[in-house]
Amino acid sequence: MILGDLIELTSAITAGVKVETVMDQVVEAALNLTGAEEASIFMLDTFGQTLHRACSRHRGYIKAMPTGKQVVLYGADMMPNLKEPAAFVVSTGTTLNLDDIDKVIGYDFDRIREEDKLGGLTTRALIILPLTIQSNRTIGILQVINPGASQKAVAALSEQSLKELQSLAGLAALYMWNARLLEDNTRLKRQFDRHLAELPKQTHKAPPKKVAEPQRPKGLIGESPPIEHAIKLVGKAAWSTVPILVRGETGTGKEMMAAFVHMSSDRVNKPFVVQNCAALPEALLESELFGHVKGAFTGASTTKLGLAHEANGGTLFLDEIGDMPLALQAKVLRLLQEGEVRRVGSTKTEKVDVRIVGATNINLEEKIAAGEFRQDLFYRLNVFPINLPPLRERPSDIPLLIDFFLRAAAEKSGQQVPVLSSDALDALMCWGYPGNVRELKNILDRARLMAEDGYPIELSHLPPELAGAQHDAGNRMPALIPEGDLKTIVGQYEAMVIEAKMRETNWNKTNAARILNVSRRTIIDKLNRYNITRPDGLERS
Ligand SMILES: Nc1ncnc2c1ncn2[C@@H]1O[C@H](COP(=O)(O)OP(=O)(O)OP(=O)(O)O)[C@@H](O)[C@H]1O
Repeated sequence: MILGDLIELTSAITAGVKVETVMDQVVEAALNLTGAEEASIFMLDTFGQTLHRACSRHRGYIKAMPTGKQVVLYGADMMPNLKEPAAFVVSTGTTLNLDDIDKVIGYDFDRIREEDKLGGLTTRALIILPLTIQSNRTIGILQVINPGASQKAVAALSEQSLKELQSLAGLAALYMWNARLLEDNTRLKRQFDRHLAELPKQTHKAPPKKVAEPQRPKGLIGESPPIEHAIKLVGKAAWSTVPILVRGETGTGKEMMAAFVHMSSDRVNKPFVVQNCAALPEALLESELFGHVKGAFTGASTTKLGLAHEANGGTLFLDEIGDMPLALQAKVLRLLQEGEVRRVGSTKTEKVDVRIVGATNINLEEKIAAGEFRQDLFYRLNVFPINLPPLRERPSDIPLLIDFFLRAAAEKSGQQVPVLSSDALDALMCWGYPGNVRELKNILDRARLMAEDGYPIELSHLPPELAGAQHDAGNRMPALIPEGDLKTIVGQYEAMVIEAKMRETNWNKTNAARILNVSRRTIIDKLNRYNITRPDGLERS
């Protein structure tokens, strides 16, 4: 039964079907396995707060499809609602197997009874299993109502059938997760091909002039709403000389956005000059920005042009402008308002034509309140603010960035583009990135070096703080859906299931054989066939 369902599921996935179809097959398999009246999958929302019914199947005589409400997992006190059976399963990660809910106390079955009314059903026996992927992360539940009812007698599920159902739930979680990753992967591939197709056009294109929708540079990655919005804003402002203030945490791409402003403007053939205002002491910064005359200070042996002169006709990017000393802020304001600069040690003012783009990762409003930033300069700069949210607030950009950085590095080094194992990808998706895109790039650069050429990047190649809890490989998933024919793929899953059960039983072959309902000889054969060994090299009974 399990193998037949497994093969069907695998065929569905390798045929590239959608997650929904996989779910449908999983609930069908659950009905077949248990002879139940109804089987459903509920999935957790992104924030892990509610469960929603993603798929349901019923025996023919059920009148209507119960839709039911969302299952809220937490109470007003933010504590898990352990009386709600589904919430209990999600919170504890354990299976709930109730013979007759009328005789059970301690749970609140209101939701089940409401669904009964909708579906014309009377729930007696109820089984809820967590759908768990690696590191015991629960992504949803499988709910089975009234096992045995197809034989006209609701019956508690035998221990053996329950184990099979648990195996099915384990595989279901794995399949659904993999199907989702596969969908993501296909989407990423499409995006990458699109980027590639655009590449030659971009390099040979004439510089854009006064465009409303600027052609984004190939290295500016992200399709999340805030990035799309920022790109639109650049399109609106780039062609004018209005100053722009880019705000965001460190590593969110502020300099990149400033360069994009320059490239999208009609100043593109003039210089784009960058100065970090926090990097130099006040006197040096002033001379760097505005130049000096000979003898202006000790060591000023010649007259020197400042960056404002160098940027003439182009764009001057003032990074970390919030850290600029107050006295210099007045000079920047003059440059902004009058287009004038005065070199250190000179009494003459000179006209320059520069477009200012500032960037800051600190709260300028607080700096103003503390008397450390000029309000008038802020108002001048803040005419056109562009906010870049931290990476953790735009997780949909993470896979795009991963794909981009890995491909770009591979292109540069002439090596193969490495594949990421699912748990490595999962860890990368879950990390909070205090250093934002720069941190992600550094993590991948390091991981590429750690992984051998041609081999996937694994969780162990990521910094320990990301890998942390996920280091226990008991529930490891294989990298996406493997290539190959059905027999090979099923073999890989079989190897994974056997390895997981061996770990679960502390490498006791007899116990693993009992759980999987096969002979001990079969386990030994498969361990040999798939070359599965205990990590510490020891043997067990
Ligand atoms: N959207 C993006 N697409 C591709 N690469 C990005 C993106 N955003 C940032 N990066 C990369 O991340 C790194 C940091 O970006 P950048 O220097 O522009 O950030 P920043 O916000 O100016 O940082 P800081 O505040 O520390 O100066 C760079 O290597 C940059 O190429």
